[in-house]
Amino acid sequence: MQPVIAIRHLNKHFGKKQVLMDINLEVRPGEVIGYIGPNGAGKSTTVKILIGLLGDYEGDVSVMGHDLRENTLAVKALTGYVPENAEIYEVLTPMEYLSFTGKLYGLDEDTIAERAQRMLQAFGLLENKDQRMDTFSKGMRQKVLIISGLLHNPQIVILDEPLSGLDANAVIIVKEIITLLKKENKTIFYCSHMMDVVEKVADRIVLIDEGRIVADGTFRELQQSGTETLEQVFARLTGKQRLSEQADQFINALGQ
Ligand SMILES: Nc1ncnc2c1ncn2[C@@H]1O[C@H](COP(=O)(O)OP(=O)(O)OP(=O)(O)O)[C@@H](O)[C@H]1O
Repeated sequence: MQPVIAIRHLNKHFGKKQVLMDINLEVRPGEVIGYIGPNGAGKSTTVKILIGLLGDYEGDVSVMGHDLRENTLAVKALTGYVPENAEIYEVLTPMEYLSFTGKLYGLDEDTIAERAQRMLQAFGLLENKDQRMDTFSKGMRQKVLIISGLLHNPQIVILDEPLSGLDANAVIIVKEIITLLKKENKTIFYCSHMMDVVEKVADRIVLIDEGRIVADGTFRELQQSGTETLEQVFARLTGKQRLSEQADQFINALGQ
């Protein structure tokens, strides 16, 4: 089966600093990949390359057979991206913003209006549809970003910490959305620090640390014992098992 995303020997430098080192990854249709790693590991950099935002990389990336460098626009059309924080146009209302982003993906006005209203309603935001987003809370904005990333019904969904600022109910809705998208054979690339959610939704977990993939397998395959949580797997594989000592060090600094 042809992979939906194929990353081969991907290297990325920022100036002299190498932040991705020989990343090799194939993602199959309908797979939910949990892409996890410590702060600064290289997750967002990988995502920015995948969505065509960072072109200056070494190696090859192809998405549904399209080489990313040669056919960035085709890849963008196939992909939906939900960032953690985005420069949302705050002076716009959700409907204006979604109309703008929907048109960028070639959707017509009627389709945008119909889908946007139904999706806003699902998130409990219908009554705010014509309210300027500079009056929105962080979670309300994040819901608009999620809708914006999915409005064109993309085949591949790339989520970079999409649950940021969402309340407990909205988190449940988004987890369920991910499950339903998977049932529709969409491919999902999911970056998050919320290990409990990754553990539940991901078919396969890829752990990146200091720019290198250090583990790639199902949660069961990564577990050392049946009782180990993904949080514990993460601490073990990133070599950070004495976290309480770091907390002590932090608090002790206040006593100096
Ligand atoms: N525009 C940039 N210029 C220089 N260095 C950068 C730039 N963007 C990212 N980096 C560096 O690349 C490395 C990887 O950053 P990246 O944002 O991909 O990490 P991450 O895994 O997404 O981290 P986090 O979990 O904190 O979001 C870090 O060392 C970061 O400082």
